[in-house]
Amino acid sequence: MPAFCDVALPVPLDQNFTYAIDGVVPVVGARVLVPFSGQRLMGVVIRLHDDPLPEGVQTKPVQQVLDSTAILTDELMRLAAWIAQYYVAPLGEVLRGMLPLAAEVKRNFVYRIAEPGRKVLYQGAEKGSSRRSRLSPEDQNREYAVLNYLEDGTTAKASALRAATQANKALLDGMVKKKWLIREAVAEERDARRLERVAVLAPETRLPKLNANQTTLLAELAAVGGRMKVADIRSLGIPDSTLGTLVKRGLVTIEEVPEDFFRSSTHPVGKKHAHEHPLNESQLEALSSIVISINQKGFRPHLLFGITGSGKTAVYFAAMQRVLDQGHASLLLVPEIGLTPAMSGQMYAAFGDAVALLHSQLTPDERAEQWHRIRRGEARIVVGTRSAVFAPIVDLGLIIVDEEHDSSYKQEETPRYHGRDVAVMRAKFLEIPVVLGSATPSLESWSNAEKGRYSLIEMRQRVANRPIPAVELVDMRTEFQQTGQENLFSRQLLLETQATLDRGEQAIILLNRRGYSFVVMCRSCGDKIQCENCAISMTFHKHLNNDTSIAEPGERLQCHYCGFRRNVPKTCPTCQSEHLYYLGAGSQQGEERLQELFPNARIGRMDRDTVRGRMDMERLLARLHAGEINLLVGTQMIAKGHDIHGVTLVGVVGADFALGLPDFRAAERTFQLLTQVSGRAGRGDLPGKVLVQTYHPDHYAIQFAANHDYPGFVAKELQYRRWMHYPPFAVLANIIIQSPKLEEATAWSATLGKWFERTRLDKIRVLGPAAAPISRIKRIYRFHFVLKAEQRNTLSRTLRAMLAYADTHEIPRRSLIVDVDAVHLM
Ligand SMILES: Nc1ncnc2c1ncn2[C@@H]1O[C@H](COP(=O)(O)OP(=O)(O)OP(=O)(O)O)[C@@H](O)[C@H]1O
Ligand SMILES: [Zn+2]
Repeated sequence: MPAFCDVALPVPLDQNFTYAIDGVVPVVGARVLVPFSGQRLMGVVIRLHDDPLPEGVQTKPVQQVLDSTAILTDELMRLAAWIAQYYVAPLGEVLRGMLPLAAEVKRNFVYRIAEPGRKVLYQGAEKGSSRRSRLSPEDQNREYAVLNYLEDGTTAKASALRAATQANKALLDGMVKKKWLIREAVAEERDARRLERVAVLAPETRLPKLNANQTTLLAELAAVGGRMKVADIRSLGIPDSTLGTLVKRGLVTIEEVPEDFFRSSTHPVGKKHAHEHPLNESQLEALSSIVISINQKGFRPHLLFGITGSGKTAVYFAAMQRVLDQGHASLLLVPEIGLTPAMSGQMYAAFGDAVALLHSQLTPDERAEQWHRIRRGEARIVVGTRSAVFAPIVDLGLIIVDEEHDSSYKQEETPRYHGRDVAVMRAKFLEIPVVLGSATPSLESWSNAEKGRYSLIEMRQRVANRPIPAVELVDMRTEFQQTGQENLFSRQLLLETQATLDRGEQAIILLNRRGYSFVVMCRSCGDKIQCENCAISMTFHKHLNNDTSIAEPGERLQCHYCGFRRNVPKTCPTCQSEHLYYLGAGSQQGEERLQELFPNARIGRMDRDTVRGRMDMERLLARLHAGEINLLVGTQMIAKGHDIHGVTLVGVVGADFALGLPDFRAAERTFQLLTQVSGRAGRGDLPGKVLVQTYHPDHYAIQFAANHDYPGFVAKELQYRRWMHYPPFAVLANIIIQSPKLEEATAWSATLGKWFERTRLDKIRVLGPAAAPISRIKRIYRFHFVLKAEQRNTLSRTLRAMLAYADTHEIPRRSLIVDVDAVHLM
């Protein structure tokens, strides 16, 4: 029997921890509960061994082994190790991200009586409840009941105490404060399935004296065969305390049993589904390239570059069907917003019960349930957002990443992996084909295709010979000269919108900022109202009375980074002047203006204020499909994948400002956004038109987007990236140094800056230290370095050396964020 095991724990430290094996020997890959600095943490066993411990080192024993077999397959363990290495992330944190099973080890609190509590109990028993207290006599009695209940030294959960004594959480917390009770954290393992509490009648010997409620409950239980759901007992109108007393007296026991598996079987049925059309020629061609790879087996990455509306979804479905026919499973990754009810509806329609959906709005229990279904091999078609790339799919035969350019594939917390890149790596380990699809591929993927690492599949036509929409630029500088006014909407956009509505068609208008005004500036002192916690202008959100949106917040200033809100001040917080000036129109203002301009239009808004959950999105899309909304205004959310056939006009208002952001991907993002939003026009029987209002009509990103010239854009952009040594011609990492104390953040930045200088790294460029573009978020000061290297291993080595140096100079690991292949440099 090995004496020790090394465990990867979800803590920001780049090492595993050794524990003594005490009793059950865990297998490698099993989850265990171990003590870690006063807490109980769940970790994964990485290695079993008998290595002698270093002098003076003591290990604590493993407290509980949670799995009898490895929870992750070798394949996923290997993937985890790769992620930890590639993204310079602690293995334990990687594993935590891969296992959505926190719900199974619920942290719970139990209460135990403490000495002072015992004293009170005994004294109280002598003197009656005459002691002075601010509590009501009822609450005092409840306190006594709690002390009484715990007198024998056992522990009890809050729920049990409440059932027995009616003491609520606040009362218990008060007792903890008075040191009458001790509160302890315990982790307990649960079944992944949702559990239901059932009251079970104990085999009876002798009935003690009972009150009316107690008699009723026992009679009810006996009448239904001795078992009843606790929830049903409540609905009989019998107080919880009655059950509690019976449990305490041993007449009834409580069991937790898995709830009946439930899944709603009604799925939204919309218009004709993609899989119902016979594939056209270019779809068939694309499919056949993928099918060849499927048949040949082996790792084969494809880049499916198909313009907007070329029918990529139908190709994915057909490929997955092929894999399913061969008895294998497929994984389809979609962007955060891509898992619309329409998409899942199509999935269920095509694949029925073989489908498992994994998205961010599942509860932990639901997520665990899906995870187990997938692991048991019941779900052969797995569709999900970013973290679904870790789904424990049995016999995976194909991975597809839809809208592979989408930035929601990048995780912006540790481990900072990119779902698309992990998908490619997983396919490589499994030796299976992977398809990355997009109308605007990332430059990384495109250059991989150019280098021949990915095979390129093109779909250059829209389905049913629909034309791609004509894009016209509206020069807002000329508009200003001619009208003498700074208008949000150009005359042409207004005319064309009116004409579109008059023809009974639909229009959508992009205003890529949410809220009413995104800057509030004082005309007297020039200050902008900033968030108290972040170096960010606050956004004004107006309260609209006539608003029919789904989730309308009240009037306020809001920080979009930390959520901080404040009332709208009457005067400037800096100089008290009354001349506050609201600049920059967001989607909310766009909606209000359009309502004034087109009083008869049926306007809808799509942004993060009106779309909080999947259901909001579903309702909005349903109203669009039904034509109930004929004018939609919104942020970039409106640009993503929607297939609304009545839309013939797309207006772009202010997509320019992104070009000015200090981020080397600004042009790429602008091009993608313009192309994607343009792609929403003309997807039905009528051709579409796009009007792009801009102050930079000559900028190449805008020019190429207007000409639907993706290859032209990438050629130019790649040239710039090559000159500037940016990805894909260099590998890049962003290092953020953060601290709530400015002095600390600057000192640490200087320390690391000197180290970078001294070590004179070969073939690696270091930019910084500099204040991060957003220099403070949530009261944390932020500085950064950008590292660019020619070789990936030079970069990794440097990052690790830097972390080691930081460690010896007492820069805490959690104050350093290492973001390999950073997507946002803000
Ligand atoms: N062979 C076909 N004939 C006619 N219509 C088709 C065909 N294949 C797909 N469609 C329809 O074409 C529309 C666009 O398809 P899809 O949404 O897959 O486009 P896409 O390539 O993903 O575009 P985007 O990149 O803009 O999301 C859908 O309404 C779909 O039902
Ligand atoms: Zn803030």
